Amino acid sequence: MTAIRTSELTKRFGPDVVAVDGLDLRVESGEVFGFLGPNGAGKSTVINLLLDFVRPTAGSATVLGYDSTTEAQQIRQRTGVLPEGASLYERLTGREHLEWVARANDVTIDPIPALERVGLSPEAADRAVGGYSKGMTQRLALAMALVGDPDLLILDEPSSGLDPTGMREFREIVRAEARNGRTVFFSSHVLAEVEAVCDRIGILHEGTLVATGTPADLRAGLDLVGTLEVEVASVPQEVPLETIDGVQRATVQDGTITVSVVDPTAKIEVLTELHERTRVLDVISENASLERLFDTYTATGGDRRSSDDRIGDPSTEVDR
Ligand SMILES: Nc1ncnc2c1ncn2[C@@H]1O[C@H](COP(=O)(O)OP(=O)(O)OP(=O)(O)O)[C@@H](O)[C@H]1O
Repeated sequence: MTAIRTSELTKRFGPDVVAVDGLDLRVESGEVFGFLGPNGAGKSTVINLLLDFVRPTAGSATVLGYDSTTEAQQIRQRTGVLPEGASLYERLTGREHLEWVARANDVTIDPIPALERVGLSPEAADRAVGGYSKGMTQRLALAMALVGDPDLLILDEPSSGLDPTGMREFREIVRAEARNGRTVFFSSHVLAEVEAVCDRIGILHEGTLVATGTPADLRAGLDLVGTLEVEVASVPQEVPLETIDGVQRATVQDGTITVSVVDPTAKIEVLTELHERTRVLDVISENASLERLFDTYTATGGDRRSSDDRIGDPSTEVDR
């Protein structure tokens, strides 16, 4: 089943601002979908349209099979939302926040397991939220979004303000929720975070989706898929690395040979060639960063494709 589908979804604010521009988006049930875009790309506006907090200028959206404008009530009942910069009531405890959300949603809740599910201890349940760390506050906000076991979880910039450990733990919780069958729509402008947690990514730029696919699909849209750094005891005189299929370039510096590959299987051949000629001391293998794709698609002004990016037409999706 399709959890979210938008068709030509458009939102204008006044005569000059087109926040969402003919968006066609599809998110399948059970996937963690990363909605990635720079500030102002239109991510929050799309979320607001899905939940009927703003009305489209044109086009339509369905969420969990319900129309976003005529059946918003059903959508909200089945959707948990962690809004950007969620602010909580400093004087209320974690337990009171959850009880309040449960009452508002007309469901019953056992606060302790609900808090433990997001990594908050029973001891934290009865402390005022004003004394929570940023990480604890985000966890509580997530627990609030999960009240009523929603089918769809919408997280708008959920990791803002979290330190790297907090971000990692938060990602683990999100993945655990996805394993329980929940669809997660994860909006962020931080590529690494989306890449680490999402099954598929959609890149939004100026209200339009410019690429969608798995992180691997998006990488495959780049010519360069990875690099291999090989530290050797001595650099062999003649290494025909650039003649290996899939090798783009090989350079040597201070006993380290760096090889750019367009086909990951070429890495093994490179290592075999080197192993036959010298002693290999260390190997670092890295996938090409999606950062480059992101930068290319979201660069503002002028031709977004520089001649050496070679990733094809930005309007072409690399969805497979
Ligand atoms: N209520 C509004 N009135 C006028 N313009 C708006 C309104 N809401 C959003 N915009 C504009 O629409 C565009 C998209 O904004 P939006 O907040 O959806 O982007 P975003 O991708 O969520 O950005 P951020 O990551 O900064 O939250 C921006 O140009 C913004 O200024």
